[in-house]
Amino acid sequence: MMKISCLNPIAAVGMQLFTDAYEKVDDFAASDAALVRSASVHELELPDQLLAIARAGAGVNNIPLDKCAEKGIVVFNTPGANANGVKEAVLAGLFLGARDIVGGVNWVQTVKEDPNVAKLVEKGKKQFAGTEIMGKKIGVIGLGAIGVLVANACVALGMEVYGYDPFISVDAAWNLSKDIKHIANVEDIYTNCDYITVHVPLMDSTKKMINADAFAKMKDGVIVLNFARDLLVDDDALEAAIAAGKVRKYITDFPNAKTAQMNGVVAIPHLGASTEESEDNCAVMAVKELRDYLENGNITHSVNYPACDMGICKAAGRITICHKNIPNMLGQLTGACAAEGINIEDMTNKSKGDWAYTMMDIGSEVSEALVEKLAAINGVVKVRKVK
Ligand SMILES: NC(=O)C1=CN([C@@H]2O[C@H](COP(=O)(O)OP(=O)(O)OC[C@H]3O[C@@H](n4cnc5c(N)ncnc54)[C@H](O)[C@@H]3O)[C@@H](O)[C@H]2O)C=CC1
Ligand SMILES: O=C(O)CCC(=O)C(=O)O
Repeated sequence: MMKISCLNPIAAVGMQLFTDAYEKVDDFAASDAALVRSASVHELELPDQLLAIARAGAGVNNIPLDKCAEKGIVVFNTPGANANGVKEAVLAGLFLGARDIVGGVNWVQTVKEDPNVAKLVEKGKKQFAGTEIMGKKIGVIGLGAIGVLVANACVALGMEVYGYDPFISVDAAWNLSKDIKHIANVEDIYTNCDYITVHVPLMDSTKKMINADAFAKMKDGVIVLNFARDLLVDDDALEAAIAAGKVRKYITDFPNAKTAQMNGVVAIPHLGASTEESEDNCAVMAVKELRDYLENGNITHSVNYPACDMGICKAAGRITICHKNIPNMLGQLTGACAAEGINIEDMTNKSKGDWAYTMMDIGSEVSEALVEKLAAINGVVKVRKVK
């Protein structure tokens, strides 16, 4: 029986997809596969028997991807499954930026006991007034699942939308409204836009991408939205930009010890994907990915191993191998089968960066001897008898 652990609560509609062949356990160290949302896996010891981790969500900066790859642990995420939830939160952020709704709501609480509250409201409201978003320019940095939805929604709201993504996928490009201005140099967003919203993954290359240089190029009074990750923004530079009046407001779904205390910051407690719909979508997609991997060896939406799919095995046996993407691996894998007198009926080999994955359907049962021979090949990190 496969043991599944959850490092965060995962929506029931997903967990119910596990059959009786699975057992839910509390102990990550005892699990064959794990589900996670935002909990950090970096500090955890990765158990030897762990086959896969599924992130019910998009961002995988909470998971040590390279360490997992080295142990043959396939890490999945659920692309797009929470994108609409985040888009709607970003739209809320946009409106919270345009007028001081948060300040106004808090102020009403301070005068609510006054019998003249209605009159006080009419007198005091001007301090919370703002601007409309229609006709304003917004720059969307990162046009993936979320960025595309945000950009298109902003077009529908009557905004002038600038989009920047040097690595945009063909699918995302197809889905983008033709009214979005394609920006090749992010500086054109900094210099032109009244609103800037960031939707890129947190990676070494994107850490602190919104820094003092970027702020210096921005228009005075710009509103910056960050519903991606806090570390994309240099907090010290942000503080200086707010103090100088360069940034009118910073709307973030990722408050930290510094930004939570800053004036001019609207801090939302990471609610982007906290909707029933997003939680359900992510859980269902994550569990389906895990089951297909555990039961058939197929990989869909992995972030550290290549996609690889041979459907359901109809041969006598199926064996899968996680290995380094280095020369002569295939020769050695097929050679090991030949040495055992095994006929390979079908096979697929795919690579992604430094790592590769091979699936072999064979004409006889997978023997212990074959597993051992394959596992002994230099560069092989995990061999699994799937059938
Ligand atoms: N607030 C929340 O609850 C949530 C936050 N997120 C965050 O949003 C991020 C984006 O999510 P998705 O759109 O679903 O991911 P995605 O993978 O579909 O899109 C990310 C896009 O960023 C682009 N990109 C990468 N580096 C870039 C750069 N230097 N400049 C411009 N574009 C760049 C990629 O080409 C890709 O198109 C996630 O990585 C996560 O950190 C995601 C879901 C929920
Ligand atoms: O599970 C969550 O609420 C976190 C969502 C998120 O940040 C992501 O999917 O990257």
